[in-house]
Order: sequence, then structure tokens, then C-alpha cells
Amino acid sequence: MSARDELPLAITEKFLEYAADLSCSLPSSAILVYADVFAGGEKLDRFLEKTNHRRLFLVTREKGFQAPEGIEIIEVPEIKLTRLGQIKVAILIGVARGLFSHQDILVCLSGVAESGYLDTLFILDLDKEFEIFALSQLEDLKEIVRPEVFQRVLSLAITLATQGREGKPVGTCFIMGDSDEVLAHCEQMVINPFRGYPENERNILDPRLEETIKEFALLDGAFVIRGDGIIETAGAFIRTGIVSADIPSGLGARHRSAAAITAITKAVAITVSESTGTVTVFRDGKIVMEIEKPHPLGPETQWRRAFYAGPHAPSEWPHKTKID
Ligand SMILES: Nc1ncnc2c1ncn2[C@@H]1O[C@H](COP(=O)(O)OP(=O)(O)OP(=O)(O)O)[C@@H](O)[C@H]1O
Repeated sequence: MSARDELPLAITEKFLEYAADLSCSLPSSAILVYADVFAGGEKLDRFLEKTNHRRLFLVTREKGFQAPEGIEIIEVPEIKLTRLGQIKVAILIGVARGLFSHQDILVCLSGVAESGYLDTLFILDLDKEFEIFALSQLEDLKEIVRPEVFQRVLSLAITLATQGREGKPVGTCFIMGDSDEVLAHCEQMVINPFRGYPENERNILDPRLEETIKEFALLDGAFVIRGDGIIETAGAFIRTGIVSADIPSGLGARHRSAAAITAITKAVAITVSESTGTVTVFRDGKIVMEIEKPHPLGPETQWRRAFYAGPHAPSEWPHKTKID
């Protein structure tokens, strides 16, 4: 192997050493490493030996990923997201599972899946990043919604946002937890498609329901889901007219109603915007986090493509250097 081939590995080692040093000098810190960068895992083991940190978490899209002993895994949906998107989802799931709190400072290492090396380091002070990460709103969520239910719904929402349905964008809303209170503020827009089914046939954790949920996401209205994953209804209209909450301005009816229902109940809501593909998490009437849909080519690249289109278009497009 040439010195040039070795360079990314040397950089990765330095990144991990630096992350470990840095996090030791920070109060309440944890390290997040996007593990899918290391295909096969053997290089990962080699690096982890050098990073003996007590709060190191591996983020992966791989189901059943075998973690080295004593290391916690955060499984994110099997969807291509930007580096920041990947980290945001991992943080949301981590907070819902009670692994992090808003007081944590996270040292996050990321890169391109299976590239074999890390290329990005983010330092996120969750308390200061309050506008994006209003995470304290989620800290008691475990008591209302099972973490695996939250994780499952987030994954479905991101899948719907990025893939749509039969080539068309889909918008929907999932409201989880405190479902009796939520239902008291809802009326059906269509007949409840889950009515009459026994509970063991309508739990969102059941992978066989995935296609059904994606299909019912086309209905107007929202899904109402119990904290243990039982789907109470789909196609529910939230009567926001009766709510006098401090709702963020500039939101459409779907997003306003999601914010409103979380302001008057203990529920958490996840919306998928049909118009933008953004996934938004609401709690206590506030936006906790927004995850933007990744674009195959960033807007800047699309502009350049349009600009360069024609006989003199370069064969190597500039997006090769774009960091997403
Ligand atoms: N109060 C409500 N309860 C449940 N669903 C609602 C409610 N109001 C609107 N919706 C749903 O949201 C859909 C989109 O409405 P609207 O475009 O005003 O919302 P939006 O927040 O801009 O959402 P999007 O970004 O998906 O367009 C409606 O067709 C309806 O299915």
C-alpha cells in the first residue's frame, strides 16, 4: 500500500485520538462514531482499541450490527441521509432512549459509508444548539412512548419523506403517546382503517405492517399511536381550533395541528411535509428537530449543472467536492 493510500487511515486514527482527548477535557461529553464508514468492522476494532472512552456510541444503519463488547449501538434508518442528518437522527434516538441529555457535548465523527475512513468531526453542545435541538422536550419521553416505538416511527417518517409512495411525495403526521387525550381532540376524516383489528395485529413495531402504514399515510389526517406502539387510528383530524397554544408562525395546517396537539397533551408528533420532504419532531408545542430531505445533487450543483449544460460541459461535475 502506498503512503497516499495509508493517508486516510492515518487521518482516521488522528481523528479518533483527537476526539478522545477532546472529550476528556469537556464536561459531560460523549463520542458518536458513524460505524458504517468501516465496512466489515475489523478496522473499526483496531481503531476502538485506541479510543478507550467510557461514553462511546456507534451509529449504524446495519440491522443486527455486532458491537464490540461494552459499546452501545444507535441504529438509524437504512436511508441515505446527509452527514448532519445522520447525526441528528442518532441524537434524537439517543435522547429518546435516555442515552444523552441536553447537557451533553457530543463529539461526532462521520464520513462516507464503507469509505474506510472518517472525514468529518462535529462538536455539538446540545444545550447551545437549542434552536435546532430543543432536546430537553424529549427527556421524559421514555415514560410516555417506548423508545423503540419512537425509533420505528422516525424511521418510517424518514423513509416516506425520502422515497414517497409510487414516485409521488407523501405528507403525513404520526402522534405518539397520551393517546386517550389525543383522541379526545380528534375526529375521523375517513373511517378508521384499524378499527376492529385486535391489538396484536396493529402494533407499529410489527414489520409486516410497514406497507399498510405507508399506504394509509396517503389518507388525509394523522395516525394516533399508543406509547406501546398500538395504532389507534389513521386519518384523524386534529381539532386545533380549540387550542390556544403558542404555535410557531409560518406553519401550514398539518404542522400547526401537530404542534398544537403536543402543546395540550404529553404526546410527541412527527410530521412528514409533502411539499418539502422535511421530517419535523414536535413536543410541548415546539419544534424539537427538523431533518431535511437529502437531495441527490445539492441545489448548488443543480445550478452548476444547468449553467454548464451544453457541449462544453465538464466530464467531472463539481459536486465531487461537495460535502453533504
Ligand atoms: N387539523 C388537522 N389534522 C390532521 N390533518 C390535517 C389537519 N389540517 C391539515 N391536515 C392535513 O395536512 C394536509 C396538508 O395541509 P397543509 O398543506 O395546509 O399543511 P402543511 O403544514 O403546509 O403540510 P405540507 O408541508 O405537507 O404541505 C391536509 O391535506 C390534511 O391531510
